Amino acid sequence: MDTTTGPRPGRARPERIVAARGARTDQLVAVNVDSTRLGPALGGCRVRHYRTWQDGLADAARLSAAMTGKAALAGLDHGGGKTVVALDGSFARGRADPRWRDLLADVADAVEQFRGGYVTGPDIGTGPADMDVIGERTAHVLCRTEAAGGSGDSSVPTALGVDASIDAVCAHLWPARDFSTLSFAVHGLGHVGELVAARLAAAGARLVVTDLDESRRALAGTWGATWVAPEQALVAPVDVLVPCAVGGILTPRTVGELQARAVVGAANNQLDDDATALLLHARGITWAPDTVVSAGGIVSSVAREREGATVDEARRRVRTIGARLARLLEAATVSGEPPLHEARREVDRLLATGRSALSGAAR
Ligand SMILES: NC(=O)c1ccc[n+]([C@@H]2O[C@H](COP(=O)([O-])OP(=O)(O)OC[C@H]3O[C@@H](n4cnc5c(N)ncnc54)[C@H](O)[C@@H]3O)[C@@H](O)[C@H]2O)c1
Repeated sequence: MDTTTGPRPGRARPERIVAARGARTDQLVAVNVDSTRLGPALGGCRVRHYRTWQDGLADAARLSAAMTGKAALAGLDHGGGKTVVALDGSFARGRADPRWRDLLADVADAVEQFRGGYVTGPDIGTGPADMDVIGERTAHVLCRTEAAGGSGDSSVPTALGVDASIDAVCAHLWPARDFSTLSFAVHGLGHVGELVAARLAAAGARLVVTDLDESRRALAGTWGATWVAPEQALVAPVDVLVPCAVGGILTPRTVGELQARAVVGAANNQLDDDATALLLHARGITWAPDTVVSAGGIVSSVAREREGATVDEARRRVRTIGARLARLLEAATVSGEPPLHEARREVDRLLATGRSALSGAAR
């Protein structure tokens, strides 16, 4: 493989991009390391079709920059990176293609070029079993299956981080109320959303739920929740909207129609544009930045696989997401600015100093 940009001088971001066609499969494999200022870069491996390979590179750049913020705000001694494999038309069958293992070997070779400066993991299009295959060629991989010695599926710790975040937001806005007096709309009942909704239901909250997948409707019955269409869930008259499906759901239009007082959930990249954070703020809606809320998976896998923590210790560290979010919300209240701006400032400070007041908070 060829390195398309070498290590860049100083601390410019992105620090290094390796993008080349895999030796075995001829598919474009791009690893974008945004920052190693706080430690080796973390970021999953996304495998999908893009309109053009340039779109794949742009996705890798955007996602790796977001990972820098996510790792820093989680109090981890890690930076951000991302692998994107932009499949061409010859790979129409995706993971059913007989060359799938070869594709993962191409990814492992790209990861190895960073000599530990970048650590990959699952993302859209890959899962723990794929990490086992990548792990045959490189040690710099997280979330292999538990059978292979990894920490496996990250949805459980991610949901735990969302739980801690919901607790923090509710304590911030309604210190005197418990869940039995609050209502939530959970948008998306997949791996994470189902766990989050189940806990809210068990705590006696009034629930509105939805999913594009009609087979998830039966869950609503088991919780005594109200099932609505996806677009209705976004604007339901509830206290908290919990996005656990897809990104881009917070737009000028949807924000104008929101009835919730707070938005806190796992979905990545909830804002269509950063400026939408200002619209939420202007409407008095508390938006918990998804980079903070959805970090449970990386906090847990780093704790267990890189630092040897027990499952209980990893869970304890994931729950610290609540305390970090609470501090962010407090700071935003004091400054009168959206939490997103506080989060940005914190990331900039961390990267400038290489160290954080929050550093160690995940320990
Ligand atoms: N799983 C993790 O560890 C993790 C970590 C960080 C962030 N996230 C993010 O959290 C979100 C949920 O993750 P997951 O692992 O539960 O994914 P998932 O694929 O298991 O679940 C997503 C669910 O959302 C539903 N959905 C998709 N589009 C929808 C729409 N427009 N309206 C309503 N429902 C829709 C799907 O049918 C599916 O049931 C994703 O945005 C993911 O990127 C997940």
